[in-house]
Amino acid sequence: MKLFALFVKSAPNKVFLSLVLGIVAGISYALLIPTVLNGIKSSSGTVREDVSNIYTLFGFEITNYKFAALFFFICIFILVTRTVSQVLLMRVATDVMSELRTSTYYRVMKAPLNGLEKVGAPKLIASITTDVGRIVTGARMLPDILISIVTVVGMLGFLLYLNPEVFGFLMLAILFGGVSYQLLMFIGGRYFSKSRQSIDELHESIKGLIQGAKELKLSEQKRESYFNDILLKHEKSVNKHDKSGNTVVSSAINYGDMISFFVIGMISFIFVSYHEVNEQALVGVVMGLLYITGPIGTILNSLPNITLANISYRKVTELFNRLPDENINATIKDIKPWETVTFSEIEYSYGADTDFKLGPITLEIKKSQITFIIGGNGSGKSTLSKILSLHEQPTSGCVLFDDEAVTADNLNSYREQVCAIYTSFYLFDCLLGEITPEKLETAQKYLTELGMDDKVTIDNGYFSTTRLSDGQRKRLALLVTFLEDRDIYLFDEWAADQDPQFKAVFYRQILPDLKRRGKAVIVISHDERYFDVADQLIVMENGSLVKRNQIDAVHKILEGIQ
Ligand SMILES: Nc1ncnc2c1ncn2[C@@H]1O[C@H](COP(=O)(O)OP(=O)(O)OP(=O)(O)O)[C@@H](O)[C@H]1O
Repeated sequence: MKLFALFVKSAPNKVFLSLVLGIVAGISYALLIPTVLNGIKSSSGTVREDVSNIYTLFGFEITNYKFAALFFFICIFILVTRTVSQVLLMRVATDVMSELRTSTYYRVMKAPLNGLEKVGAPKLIASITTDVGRIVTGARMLPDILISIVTVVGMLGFLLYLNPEVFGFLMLAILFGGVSYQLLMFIGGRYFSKSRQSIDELHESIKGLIQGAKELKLSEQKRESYFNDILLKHEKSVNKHDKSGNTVVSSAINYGDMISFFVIGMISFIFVSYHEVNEQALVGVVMGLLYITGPIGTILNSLPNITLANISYRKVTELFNRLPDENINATIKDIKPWETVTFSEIEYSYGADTDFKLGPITLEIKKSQITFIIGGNGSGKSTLSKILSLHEQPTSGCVLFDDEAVTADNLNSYREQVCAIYTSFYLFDCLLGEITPEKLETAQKYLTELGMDDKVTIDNGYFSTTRLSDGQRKRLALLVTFLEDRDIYLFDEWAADQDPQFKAVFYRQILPDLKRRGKAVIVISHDERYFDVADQLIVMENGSLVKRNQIDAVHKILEGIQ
């Protein structure tokens, strides 16, 4: 029902119309059999002999023309109502699918960075590609199910009219069949749940296969171990649970299909031995029962998709619950000019996942100043820098731009002040935002300054290629930040992939140039040779800031680290 609620929320009028048309189509379906039975009823024994009822149209004789016209009309009516009902809901379904995907994109965009890191890309991609599709496929079945249910109910009404005793027997058979069928479907659903769980693990291992290709290429043993013990293990698990689920569900569907025939057999051969049923009523009952096998089949065939859709719906809901909204004001407001950002008594923890704790730390970042952050692996440099770049909010303490505190209301606006290149940066293949001729001209100038003009061109705002060396890709990322022209620049080991010449250009020209232009520059670096470029040098150890601006002490600490 939750699935259907999605449709109702998206387009209530269309869904209502589709349902009404579906119900009308179902009722009309149920009328077809009584119409035929009445049409072929004859007092003289054979239908053909009833000459008074014959009408000639285009040279063809039509027996019982009134019923024939009614039958023909009902057929056309069903064709139109059913098609319109399905098309309407199918169009809503397509919109719902797109809306669901879009809301997942929004959710991802608004989620805090640590939430995204915790969930991980493979799970998100599995949800966007697998779950959303399954939800909509399941929900799309609803008009057919509805039409079929109405047809079955209508036919049951007809059977009640024909013979109440047969109807009572039929209801008992339906109850028994329904319960046993649901039991099988429940078992099938459990297999599909397990398969869906394995799909997440499979996506995670596919990520390892692609991103770890370099590591796997060099070792047969590693490759075999990864392939057989991890990747194929998950692949086989999906395969096994899907097969088991489909086997149970197929058996259930066939069993469900055959229930009607069992009932027909029992009524025709056993029930008639104990109850008075006249021949005409028995023919009507058998015809009715044969007729409802189609709609029952439709309902049964749709149920596996509904089961999968429900599993996927639960998965998406679970995922959304693990991706809380940052709850910050999305509006970008003008902010007051500022000179100093103060991080006061800030602390940060990643939650229960790790016992690492950052802070409390107090430090100032000023415009026209270069701050170096150094420290050993795992000392907390990147964690601190994510707070300095306003990607993360401290768990306690406060951040002030001069005297204005950063709050949920203005965080998004202050983020517009920052650009950062982390070690795990992403290089978009185009310049995002408005592309003006001036911007393109500036980009071309930077391309030359960064020594990339012989490698890359910018056409219509797109880089001609991003298939470059790591160092070259970082230079393009730098170009993008230059174009953004923000007030705070943060570089996380940016120079690590650069050749010695360009390293010198970065530390001796680019950083001082940014400083001259009034930018607040933060650099995470292990390049001791260039520490003299820093106006402020801070050292991290075990999540705490241990030294500040004491180059000698810093050298001692670095010796300790090395
Ligand atoms: N995404 C994360 N989830 C949970 N804990 C994390 C996460 N990232 C880092 N940590 C924890 O924070 C600690 C500090 O990590 P951080 O990346 O800040 O160190 P670093 O000084 O930048 O190290 P390196 O020089 O190796 O990049 C780690 O030891 C780890 O325990």
